[in-house]
Amino acid sequence: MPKVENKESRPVFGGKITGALRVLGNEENPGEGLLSIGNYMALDHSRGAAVYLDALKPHAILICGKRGYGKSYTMGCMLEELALLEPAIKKRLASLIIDTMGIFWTMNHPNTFETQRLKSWDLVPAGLETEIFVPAGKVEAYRKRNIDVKPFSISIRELSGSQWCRIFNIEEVSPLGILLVRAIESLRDKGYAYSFEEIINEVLEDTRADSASKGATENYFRAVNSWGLFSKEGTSLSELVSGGKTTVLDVSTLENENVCAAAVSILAGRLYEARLEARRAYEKKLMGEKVGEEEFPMVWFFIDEAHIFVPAKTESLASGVLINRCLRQGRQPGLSLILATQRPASLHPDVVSQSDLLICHRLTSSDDILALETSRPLYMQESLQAYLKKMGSERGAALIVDDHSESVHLVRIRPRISWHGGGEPSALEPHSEEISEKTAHQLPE
Ligand SMILES: Nc1ncnc2c1ncn2[C@@H]1O[C@H](COP(=O)(O)OP(=O)(O)OP(=O)(O)O)[C@@H](O)[C@H]1O
Repeated sequence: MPKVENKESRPVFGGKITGALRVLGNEENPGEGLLSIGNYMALDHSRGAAVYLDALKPHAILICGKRGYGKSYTMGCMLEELALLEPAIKKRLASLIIDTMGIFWTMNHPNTFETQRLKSWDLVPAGLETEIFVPAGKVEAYRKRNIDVKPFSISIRELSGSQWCRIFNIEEVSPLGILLVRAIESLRDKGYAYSFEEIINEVLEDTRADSASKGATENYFRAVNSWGLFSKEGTSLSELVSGGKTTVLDVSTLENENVCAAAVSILAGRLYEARLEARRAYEKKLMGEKVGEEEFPMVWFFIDEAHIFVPAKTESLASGVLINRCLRQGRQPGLSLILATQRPASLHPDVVSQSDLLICHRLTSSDDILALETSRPLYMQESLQAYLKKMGSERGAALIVDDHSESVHLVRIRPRISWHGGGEPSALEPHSEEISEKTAHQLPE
C-alpha cells in the first residue's frame, strides 16, 4: 500500500484544512492502514490524486445515495480494501456485513466483467476469501445453487418475551402476549438453552391461559421454526468473526423485517460486549498483566438498507443497540459501524449527526437532501444541494464529508476487483467482449 503524503490531494470544495491533507478519517494517520477507495474528481470531472480512508481508528460511516448510484459497490470496495491490508493490521481487524439483498456472496469471484476498466486504474480482477453465512435452514437451498455457505443461527434463549411479541406483531398486554411473555420468561429463568418444542410445551402446560391463545402461540412458533434462523445453542461469535476474516451474513431469505432487526440487535450487542472485553484485556496488557487469550479483533460492521434497522419515526428491535452502543459509544471499544441507505430521510437523525464520515452518492429527493442538510456541519461552505449539483450524475461519484479534517471532497470511487453482485439486470445481451471475458472465468451455475 503506497504511503500517502500527497500535497495535491486537497479537497475540491475547500473547507478548513490544516497543512497537507493525507487520509480521510484520521489527520494523524502515519500512512499505514489505508483503504484506497478512489481518486479525487476535479470539477471538470478529470481524475485527480488518490483518496484513502483511515482503517487504524474505529469509524461511524454513513453511505447514502439514490437507487443504483453505488452504495453497495462502495461498501464492496471498502470490504476489499480491509481484506487487502498489510497482514499485521489485517489480523487485528474483521469485517462483517449484514447482506439484506443477497448480493455479496459474489465477492469470492474476480470481477472479470470490468477487466478493461480495472486496467485503466492499474488494477486486476481478484476474488476475495470470504465466508458466507446464511440462516441454517436455508443452507441446502444455497448449496443446490453451488454457493458455498455456512449455517448461522441465533440461540432461541437470546430473545426475551417482549422481543418475540415484536416479531409476531402481538400486543404484550393481549392474552396471547401475556401468555407468551410468561412462558419465555419462565424458561429463561431456568438458565439453560431451550428449543421451540420446550416453549410450546411450556405454553400448553400454562393453566392460566385459554386454549385459543395456546393454539395461536403454538402456530407462531412452528412458523418461526421453518425460517431456520433459530436453534437451541446458536452460532458462536468466534465462528462468525475472527481477525483478518471477511464475513457475509446473508439474511435476504428472511422476509420478516422484525426478525432481521432482532438478529442485528443480538449480533451488535454481542460484538460490542466482545470488544469491551478485548479493550479491558488490552489495557491490562499495557499495565503489564499477563493476558492469555487471543484478542477479539476490532470489527467493521457493515449494514445495508440501514433504514430498516434504525428508522426515523419509530424504533426497530435494533435501534437501541445500534444508536446507543455502536454509534454513540462504539469508538471507545473499537467497533466501526458502516450504514448504507437510499433514504436518509427515513433514518434516525442520530445516524447522520453521529457519523464521522458521510459518503454521499447522487441524491435527488428534497426530503433526503434536507435530512442531511439539517445536521450539516458548520464547516460546509455551500449547501449540500449545491455540492451534489456540481457532482453530477455519474455512478460511483461521491461527496465525502470528513468530520476529522472538517472538509468536503469530491471523489470517484474505484472499480471493484471482486465481482459486484448488485448490478441492475438488463434485457440486452452483454457486450460481446464482456461475454468472452465472462466465459473465460465462468461463474458456477
Ligand atoms: N464506483 C463505481 N464505478 C463504476 N461503476 C459503478 C460504481 N458504483 C456503482 N457503479 C455502477 O452502478 C451500479 C449500481 O451500483 P450499486 O449496486 O452499488 O447501487 P446501489 O446504490 O447499492 O443501489 P440500490 O439502492 O438499488 O441497492 C453497479 O452495478 C455499477 O454498474
